[in-house]
Amino acid sequence: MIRNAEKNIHLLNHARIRALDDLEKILHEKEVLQGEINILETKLAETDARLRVAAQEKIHVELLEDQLEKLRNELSSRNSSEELVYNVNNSLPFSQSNDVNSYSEEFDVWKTENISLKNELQALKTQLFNLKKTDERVQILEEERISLESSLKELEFKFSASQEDVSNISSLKAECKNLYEKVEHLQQLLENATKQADQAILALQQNQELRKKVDQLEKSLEEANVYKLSSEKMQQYNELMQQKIQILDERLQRSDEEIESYVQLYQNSMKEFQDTLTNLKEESKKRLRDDTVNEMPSEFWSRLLLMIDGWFLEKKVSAEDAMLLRDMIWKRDGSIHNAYMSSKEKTERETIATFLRLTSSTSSPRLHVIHIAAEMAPVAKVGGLGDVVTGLSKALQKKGHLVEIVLPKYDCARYQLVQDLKALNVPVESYFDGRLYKNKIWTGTVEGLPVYFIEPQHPGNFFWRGQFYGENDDFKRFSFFSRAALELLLQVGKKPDIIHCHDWQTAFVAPLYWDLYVAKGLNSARICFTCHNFEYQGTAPATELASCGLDVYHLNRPDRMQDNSAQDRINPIKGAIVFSNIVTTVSPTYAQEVRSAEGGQGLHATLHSHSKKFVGILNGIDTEAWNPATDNFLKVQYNAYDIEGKAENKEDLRRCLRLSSRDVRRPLVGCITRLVPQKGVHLIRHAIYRTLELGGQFVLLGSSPVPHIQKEFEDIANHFQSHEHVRLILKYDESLSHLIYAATDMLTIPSIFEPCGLTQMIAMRYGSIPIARKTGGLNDSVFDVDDDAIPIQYRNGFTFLTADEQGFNNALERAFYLYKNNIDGWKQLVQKVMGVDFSWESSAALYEELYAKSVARARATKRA
Ligand SMILES: Nc1ncnc2c1ncn2[C@@H]1O[C@H](COP(=O)(O)OP(=O)(O)O)[C@@H](O)[C@H]1O
Repeated sequence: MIRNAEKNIHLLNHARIRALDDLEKILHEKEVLQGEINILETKLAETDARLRVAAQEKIHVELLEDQLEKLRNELSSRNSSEELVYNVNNSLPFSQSNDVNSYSEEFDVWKTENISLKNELQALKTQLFNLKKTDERVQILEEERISLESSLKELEFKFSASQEDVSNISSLKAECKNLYEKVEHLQQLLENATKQADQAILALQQNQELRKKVDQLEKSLEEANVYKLSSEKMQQYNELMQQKIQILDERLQRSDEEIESYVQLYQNSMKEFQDTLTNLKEESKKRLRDDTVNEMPSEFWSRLLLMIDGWFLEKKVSAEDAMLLRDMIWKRDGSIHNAYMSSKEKTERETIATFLRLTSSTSSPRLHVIHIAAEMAPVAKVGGLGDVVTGLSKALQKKGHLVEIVLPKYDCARYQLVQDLKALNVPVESYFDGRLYKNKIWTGTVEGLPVYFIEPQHPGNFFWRGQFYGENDDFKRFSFFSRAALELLLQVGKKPDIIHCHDWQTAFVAPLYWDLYVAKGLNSARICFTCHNFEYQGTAPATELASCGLDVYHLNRPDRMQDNSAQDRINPIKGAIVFSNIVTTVSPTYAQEVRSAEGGQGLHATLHSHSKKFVGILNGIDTEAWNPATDNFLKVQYNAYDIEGKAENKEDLRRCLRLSSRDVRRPLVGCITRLVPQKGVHLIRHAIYRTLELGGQFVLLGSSPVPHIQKEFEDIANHFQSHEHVRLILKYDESLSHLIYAATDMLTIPSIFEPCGLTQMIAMRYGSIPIARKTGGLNDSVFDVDDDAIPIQYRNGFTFLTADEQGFNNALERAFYLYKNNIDGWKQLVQKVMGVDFSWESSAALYEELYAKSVARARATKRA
């Protein structure tokens, strides 16, 4: 094995190295791809930056355009006042458009403008040249003026010198005046010429600035054009990049997925590798431990035994704990060896505490429980038994126990509710009527529970009858099944701690187990038997017991299986009470009732003599299957905090059943039951009429295995066939039952006796107030709202004691009164009952305790 393991490790190491190589390659490829993406992303960022610069340049160009516009305006205003400036305004087109696309057109215009400006400049230069010439003329004139002035002075001198020459004075004065006028005119000309020259110089300067700006504009425009071109390119490039990035992303994702799958493979193989390694380590550790434990000398174990005996005698440990510890010592249990070794330095008290921890962990072990039953909800359900098998099993499974169920393979079961149903290849042979019969074994899961279905290959076609019970050969059918179930457990090699059988149909399991199967090797179990109803005992002529291999002579005795009221009859229920380790029934009150002669159905004496192992545990309900907040059968889901949906379900059911919907507040009363005398059929019938009289509506869902009761109710159903306030549906209908629980305001359960009853609990879960007789399980779960002896928080319905019409009327009328006169009070009651915990949680814990105690007792007895 070790060599195999080493080989496996070697193989796994190879696989691991290969996986690591692959992983490295993929990681490298991923890195390269990531690098490419980084470069592309940088380029993209650069492109973005350039686009931003282009946008800024665009804004800049717009600013320049504004300035140009202003300059143009200035020039045009100047042009209007001075002839030296050309008509710039007309020759410069102006585009208001900010669109970069119009830059080239504008550029052309600006070029034209520029040329005209150049021409203007040339003209101005010519003018300047002319002005220079004028300057020269002015110079000449100045010189002339100077010479004239000097000649004037000469003349003045001559005038003063020849004052006497009066005759010439007037002509000289006139000449002088003439000369003055000429000089003034020349001065005027000179001033004008100077002004014009200044203006021309200014215009020249402005023109040069303008030129510079135009040059700048041209440059900006060119740049803008370049950017425009490049931005278009960039955009294309960008798109290309995006596509590339997308492709790369996809590739990256694919490679990520690949990596993941490789990693997964790698992890799986690593896990496998680790598991194998851990197992090997554990095994070798255990071997080492076992070796150490086994190597301990017998003196060691004897010393331990004596120590436990001492503790027991000194009353330091209980008899039960002492027995468990002794058992562990005999079995050379490693844990007790370790406990002792670890306590070497401890005080005696500490050592005892360490040892007791071992017994407490063995007193609540995980148990292997196998139910052998005739019903299991929802696949094969007739009544409460089916609900209990599923509900209890689910609750025990939730608590960590291994729970399995063995059922007959009925032709009428709902196999669509079984997951992975398949037949096993190998049949299981079981004994019946002196020979072996093959059984086809089917497996599947129901509500998450593993189930075995047994299909007998017997000519009697035991489970091909179209119904679960009620056949003439029921005794044969179920005694055959009980034996085949045990045979299955034996042949499959099961070692259950508890075999739990239910009702008379599988009560045979208890005597079969002890009388036949323990000897065959199926000997690990304790037998638990639950009687769901003592009314059905399955008695039969004693001889019939032989068919399943039981010894009639040995069992048909008053202290064994003989029926208490007929010596020639065998009573399977009595057999189960006698041969089981644990006997339970389904409520404490019923357990009490059946101990009495009135309620015991002939078995009170038997129960009395086995009272130590007999206990009543109230059933729970499967709160997952029965939950108005998630119930898919309902039109509207609702809960205790939001009960509006209940009214909608009422409305819906009325419509479906063709009942009047006129008065929303008309109370709807329901009854869901098997129509058998136990259920108080005469009170159910009375309830229909009384409800009508009180102004309510009544819905009955039920069927009867008793022909005259079925007939009686068919007549009532026909009578009310098209009545607007009464409807009777005489069949078994699971989905309709959900609708009725949700729609009704009240549910009647007027049972004469009721082992537990589930309908009152389901009704409450759906906010339908129970009107129940105080008997059996009803007495343990329905508490009258007007009963002062009950703490107010527990009051949840209307009850009556005497099983007559008056008793029933009283409860029904009080319910109607509250419903009609105290709407809020009724609503509060509805919400309160919806919150009552009827789950299996606490009841399953009681079963668990019973199982564990029984298993511990068995172990202790074995040791003794
Ligand atoms: N006609 C019917 N259609 C559907 N479900 C029914 C019908 N009659 C009874 N039931 C269901 O069977 C179960 C009855 O359980 P219980 O009250 O313990 O009565 P019993 O086991 O005596 O029949 C409930 O789940 C109830 O809803």
